[in-house]
Amino acid sequence: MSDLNGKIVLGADQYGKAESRIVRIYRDSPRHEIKDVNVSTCLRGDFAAAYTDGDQSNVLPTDSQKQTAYAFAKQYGIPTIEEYGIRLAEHFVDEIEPVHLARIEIDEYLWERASADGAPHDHTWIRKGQEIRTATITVEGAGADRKVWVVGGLKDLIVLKSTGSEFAGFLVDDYTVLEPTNDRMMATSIVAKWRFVGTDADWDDVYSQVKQLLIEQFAVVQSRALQQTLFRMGEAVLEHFGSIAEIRLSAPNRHHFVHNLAPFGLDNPNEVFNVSDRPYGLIQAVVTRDDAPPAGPAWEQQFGWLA
Ligand SMILES: O=c1[nH]c(=O)c2[nH]c(=O)[nH]c2[nH]1
Repeated sequence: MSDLNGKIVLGADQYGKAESRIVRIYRDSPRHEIKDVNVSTCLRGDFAAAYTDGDQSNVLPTDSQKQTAYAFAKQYGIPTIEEYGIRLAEHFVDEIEPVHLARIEIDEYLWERASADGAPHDHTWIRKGQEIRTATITVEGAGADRKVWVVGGLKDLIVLKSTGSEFAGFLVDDYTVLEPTNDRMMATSIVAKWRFVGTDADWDDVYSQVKQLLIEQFAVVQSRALQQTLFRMGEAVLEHFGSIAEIRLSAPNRHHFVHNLAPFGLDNPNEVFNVSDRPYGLIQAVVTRDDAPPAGPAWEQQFGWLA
């Protein structure tokens, strides 16, 4: 190995405040509403001197970024996480001189109204055990050069089907012991992120329809593998929404193995399973249009950057 002796320089840098937990209650009428979010902000721009010289003159404290997130929740509310994220990202780029790019990542925890005495209750909710809604908004540049990317999404959507799934015809090598099957259990926890073409969708409506399309495809496709199911999910979303340029899907295959009940003289035709949560097959795919506009920095990871 030879020694390197080039000049040492600062590479890419970014900074922000991770995971501000904000609950916003709307209490303008007796029937309250709730938004429960986890907001991360991340800024890029003219910050090199902070790293190389310890000069903070361009550095908007991460605490101020957090305070802005709370203040905006009061002033503008959180009508949808996409709208709130766009407003926050545009604020940092427009009002904070050294900022060239702002990225806001938001997780939304969903609540459903509780019922009491046979009626929906005004100010009590039950946390939905299901998926987490996500959004990532990236804003770059000002004025006519302004670019905005909105990625909607969900994670932790856990689904299972007890038949309608196969895995056969696979490549067999010296280490292959898996038996092919034409009838198996399929279960996974879906992560999906979809990139919008523009910035003015009906965010809530798209969200619920995309979720429903994903679930429907999982249910109705006679799956030859999780890979095929993922592609069909992505295809269904892009066929339905011209306003979505691409969708990225990730699904851990939560294997369910038919348990051997032969020692007890019992048949087991796909009725009793041993659920193996580790290890799991991790299947991922990007489904896109061949005319999708450039993704720019839309998919760049925030605090997973160096992971
Ligand atoms: O849907 C599946 N895809 C795979 O690639 C795979 N590999 C495996 O062992 N089981 C499965 N199932």
